[in-house]
Amino acid sequence: MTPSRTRIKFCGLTRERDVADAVAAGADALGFVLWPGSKRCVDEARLAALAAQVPAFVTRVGLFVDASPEFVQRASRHLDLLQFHGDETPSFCAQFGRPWIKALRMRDDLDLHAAAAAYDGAQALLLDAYRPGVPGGTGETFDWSRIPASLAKPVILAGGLTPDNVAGAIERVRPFAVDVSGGVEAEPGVKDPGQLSAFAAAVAEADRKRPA
Ligand SMILES: O=C(O)c1ccccc1N[C@@H]1O[C@H](COP(=O)(O)O)[C@@H](O)[C@H]1O
Repeated sequence: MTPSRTRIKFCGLTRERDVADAVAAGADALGFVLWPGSKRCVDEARLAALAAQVPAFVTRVGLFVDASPEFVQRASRHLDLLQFHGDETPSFCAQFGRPWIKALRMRDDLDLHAAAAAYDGAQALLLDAYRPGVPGGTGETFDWSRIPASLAKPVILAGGLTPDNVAGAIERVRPFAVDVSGGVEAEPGVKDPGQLSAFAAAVAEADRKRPA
């Protein structure tokens, strides 16, 4: 499937004003980090308040890192899509009967075709940089040439994207969507409205230059 435009997910939202700015900038999806190890983590009450502010047709994504099934189940009341960013197995991800995506960190030995087959229930694979001991949100890029031109699952490209490098990433990878957290922040958990808009404008510009 060749999408007509690259979808945008802004991740790591913690504040009402950032949700409003991200939607105004043109977000297709908003991510809420539900892993206590992150500076961007929101608790369930914050999640409920932020999720309630998201308008129709903008997807509310919950990011989990090896969370308990009970916690995922509870949080999913406020979510449209589950993002598993730890070492969750395919059967763990599928048990909630909800749409889900699997984040894969691009370790040198990762076989993307095998992963796409293993996580065949996922709606997409999110590809992120690998840093030992850190589950994600590193602000680091990885070698995009490792992504095969054709994969059995839509690719969401993440890892160190910014308003300055996202156009090149789209040109190189042609992902279904891009996902950014640190690259549009003033500080961890605080989005910068100018960078949100600049990121969305860079994506739109890259899409305009895409060959038909
Ligand atoms: O943002 C976090 O703190 C985080 C923590 C644990 C797992 C994933 C996390 N973030 C996700 O990582 C990628 C890349 O982030 P960045 O753009 O490089 O900062 C993205 O999906 C974030 O949502």
